[in-house]
Amino acid sequence: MKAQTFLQLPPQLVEDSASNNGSSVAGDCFDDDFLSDAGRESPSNADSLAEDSDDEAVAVSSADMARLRAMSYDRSRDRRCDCDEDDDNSHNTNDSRDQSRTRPRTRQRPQLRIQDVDLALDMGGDNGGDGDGAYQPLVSILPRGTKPVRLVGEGAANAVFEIKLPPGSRVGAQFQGKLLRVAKAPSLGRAPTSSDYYLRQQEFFIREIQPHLGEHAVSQELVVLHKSGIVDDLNAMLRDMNHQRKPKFQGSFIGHASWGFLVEDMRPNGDDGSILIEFKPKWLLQSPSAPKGAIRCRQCALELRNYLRTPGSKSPRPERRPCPIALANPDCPQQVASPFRIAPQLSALQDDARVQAILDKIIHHKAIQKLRECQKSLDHVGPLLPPTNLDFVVAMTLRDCTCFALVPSNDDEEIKLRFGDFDFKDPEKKFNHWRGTEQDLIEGGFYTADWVVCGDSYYHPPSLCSLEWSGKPRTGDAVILLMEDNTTKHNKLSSYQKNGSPSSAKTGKTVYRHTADLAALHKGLEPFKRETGGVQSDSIYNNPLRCDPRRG
Ligand SMILES: O=P(O)(O)O[C@@H]1[C@@H](OP(=O)(O)O)[C@H](OP(=O)(O)O)[C@H](O)[C@H](OP(=O)(O)O)[C@H]1OP(=O)(O)O
Ligand SMILES: Nc1ncnc2c1ncn2[C@@H]1O[C@H](COP(=O)(O)OP(=O)(O)OP(=O)(O)O)[C@@H](O)[C@H]1O
Repeated sequence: MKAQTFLQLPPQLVEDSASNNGSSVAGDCFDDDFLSDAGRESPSNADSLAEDSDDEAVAVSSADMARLRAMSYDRSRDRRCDCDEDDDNSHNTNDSRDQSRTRPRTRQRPQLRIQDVDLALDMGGDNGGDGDGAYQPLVSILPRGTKPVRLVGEGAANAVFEIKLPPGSRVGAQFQGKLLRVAKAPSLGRAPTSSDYYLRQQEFFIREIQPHLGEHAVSQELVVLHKSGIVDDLNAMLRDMNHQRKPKFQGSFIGHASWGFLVEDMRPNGDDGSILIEFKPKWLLQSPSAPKGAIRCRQCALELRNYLRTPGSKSPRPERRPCPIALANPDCPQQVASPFRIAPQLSALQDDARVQAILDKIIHHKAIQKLRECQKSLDHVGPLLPPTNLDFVVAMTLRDCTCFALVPSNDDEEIKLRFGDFDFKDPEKKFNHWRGTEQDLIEGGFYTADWVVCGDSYYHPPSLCSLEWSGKPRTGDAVILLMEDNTTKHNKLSSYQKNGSPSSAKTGKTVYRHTADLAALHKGLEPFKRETGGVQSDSIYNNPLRCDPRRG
């Protein structure tokens, strides 16, 4: 199925689910009684959304109603993916995308009949729950008078708030342990965020993410904001605390919308001694389109590129960032295996065996293994070719999700590990970026570089990738990133000079030329300087597996 068309519903499902409700869909409204009744009866009952109608009623279009029913139907089917059973036999070629496969490749329980759809809706989350007993309606309704308590976090696209229901609200239990996640306004003019945006995101979550990750995904449900008046309060809060926000997010606000998401609150419970570790696992396998001679995984290559572009003291050095190939990988070389790389804020506790054991448990958690298996099974081609099916888009989403690990204070209790941030990535908007990044990494030599050379100084690339420490020593040309100063007028134009092809000409070196702030680079790379003459350093950066240009 084409990525662009994936969210359209099968026509018979729309018709059937609408006709199951007769004329009740025509009103497409629900009212305040329903708001206050939401806790007593199933708030996910789309019939209720549609039945009552008065002056105060909230409109939900019949198309949206049908989509909600279809989502409920989808969620009621236990569609677990079979990625962990995926083997190379099912993909005997890696050089073209598998266009024939239908999506998602899931193991299905016997399907519900169409007449069961209403039952699925009425039962709310009972048959779509994730097993921990949490109540998961398909749709909740935010009571009027609900207020934001604090901004929990924000990214480029969304902001997440703790909220407080009005005193005496009868639906408190339904919102317990949940945060409000809302989309930022797409433009300065603060155009409202369409209902379609929220419904599509939720459809993507239910149809494409949950079948893969199941209970490992942070639960997310739709919430109707209409009439709660909360968006203005959220924006007032953002405005009041603007100066405390990260500079890149200052001045961004929430888009007006009738919908939002309730997401499972992964924060520690304040006083119980639990802690939250948050990191992005990123690409847990090498990119399928990485060059054959790569000694660095996609993420380590990207981190290296980003650091060399802006080598200031504020830029995180790649060797301190997690190497994704080391996560959930029992064969990972011990030189790169420090679990503190997912939690640099705890690095002062390197000698603390308990903290070490906790972080070890996180990086070897079965959920990360599962994420890796899904990433593997969903993309065998990489980002150089345009996607022909949705699997690739899902793979890119799973390569950019966030891992929340909630660590209890009591070591006998389980770590609660969940993945979040599964926003749909529109391939029409993102493909050029994906392909461009991969080309940059390949053509700029970042996957393969043995040395970074600034003037007369040779530096080991400041990366600490599993691939650099495994496999045979590389033979052949030494690959060099030759850095030239971009602070002079002459070189200022680009930080990456596309040479057409790197220079090699029988020198034993393949040279890729780049520009950067050389003074900052010399400073940042000081610990990575190649030992010249005298005693060989046993520093981890004196890597015997890396190619030595003097041998070239
Ligand atoms: O390209 P990457 O791997 O750097 O990932 C981008 C992320 O950068 P990161 O390296 O995680 O800091 C980037 O994260 P930040 O905005 O830097 O926090 C976004 O998540 C981006 O996705 P989108 O444009 O929001 O859909 C991410 O883009 P894609 O995942 O769509 O490539
Ligand atoms: N379920 C949750 N529990 C606790 N904190 C959360 C939760 N979801 C998000 N956050 C916090 O809010 C921040 C921003 O959330 P989110 O990742 O949804 O924003 P985003 O705009 O989608 O991010 P990005 O820019 O990476 O796309 C997260 O980094 C995290 O700190």
